[in-house]
Amino acid sequence: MSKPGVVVAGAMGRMGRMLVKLVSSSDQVTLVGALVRPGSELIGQDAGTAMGGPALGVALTDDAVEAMARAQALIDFTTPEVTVQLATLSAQARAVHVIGTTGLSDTDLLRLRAAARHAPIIRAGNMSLGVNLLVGLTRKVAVALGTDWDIEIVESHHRMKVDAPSGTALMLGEAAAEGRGEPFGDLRTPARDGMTGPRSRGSIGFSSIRGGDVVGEHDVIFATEGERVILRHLASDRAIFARGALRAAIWGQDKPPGEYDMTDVLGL
Ligand SMILES: NC(=O)C1=CN([C@@H]2O[C@H](COP(=O)(O)OP(=O)(O)OC[C@H]3O[C@@H](n4cnc5c(N)ncnc54)[C@H](OP(=O)(O)O)[C@@H]3O)[C@@H](O)[C@H]2O)C=CC1
Ligand SMILES: O=C(O)C1=N[C@H](C(=O)O)C[C@H](O)C1
Repeated sequence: MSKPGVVVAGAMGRMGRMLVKLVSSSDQVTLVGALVRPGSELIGQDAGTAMGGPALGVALTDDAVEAMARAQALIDFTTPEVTVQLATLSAQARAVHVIGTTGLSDTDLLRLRAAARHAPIIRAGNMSLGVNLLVGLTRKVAVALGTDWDIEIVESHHRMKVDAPSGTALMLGEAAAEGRGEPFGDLRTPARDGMTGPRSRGSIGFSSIRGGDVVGEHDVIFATEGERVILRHLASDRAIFARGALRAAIWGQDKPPGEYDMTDVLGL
């Protein structure tokens, strides 16, 4: 059987470059397309040489329809607007859509749900094994510790990140709320600024730090009188996200249409 063809969207972005390298060097899939922003001056250049590496024989393009005609999977770390548009094309092509994009609105998520009626969508705010393990641990600790323990999530990222709290922080917050047996929307506290008053019992707080080239750091802090438990994940290489995304694209090949996440892919 021939190897699944993979298109990488946002191919010259921080994650896209990682993915182009990983997919093109994989012996399990073939890189068949590399999408860039419409009108980009990079269109037509080879995806490899555009990064200063060897030629890969795949030209950068903004023609998503043409690229998806050759694809069995699309790996997409772009923006919410682009991801929603690509979900329609991916569904039409019956290709697995692996989504790493964060900052999606509730309306965006409904559109993805509609697309997932036609092809598998695998989406996670963090594709790394470590964070997906941490999600399970967070749920367990939240079950074990009652509402006397305050939950705060602190995340740090590079200066170019545009959304907050991070997708990972929201995954961790949702897991903590599940552990508490409460809807996440009821426990999530907006970012603090000014005369906020004391924290409300049982709430889940978020703090976001932006600076330099931090790849991604997340702490889940459980704090009570006299002690704290801190669960931590530190990412120092974006390759962990790229490897997870490629694994998802391969895993999704024989799956029926529907919505999946990395716990499905990793069997957690
Ligand atoms: N789930 C996970 O494990 C991870 C998720 N992420 C998320 O992935 C997303 C991307 O992150 P990152 O790579 O750092 O961001 P970048 O801004 O570096 O990359 C996004 C890329 O998408 C390109 N782009 C914009 N519009 C289009 C379009 N219409 N078609 C194709 N490409 C387009 C941009 O091009 P241009 O610059 O020319 O506009 C840019 O190169 C973010 O939401 C981030 O939070 C990141 C890491 C891990
Ligand atoms: O934008 C990033 O860089 C990252 N985004 C994801 C998130 O929002 O959690 C995952 C990772 O932390 C890097």
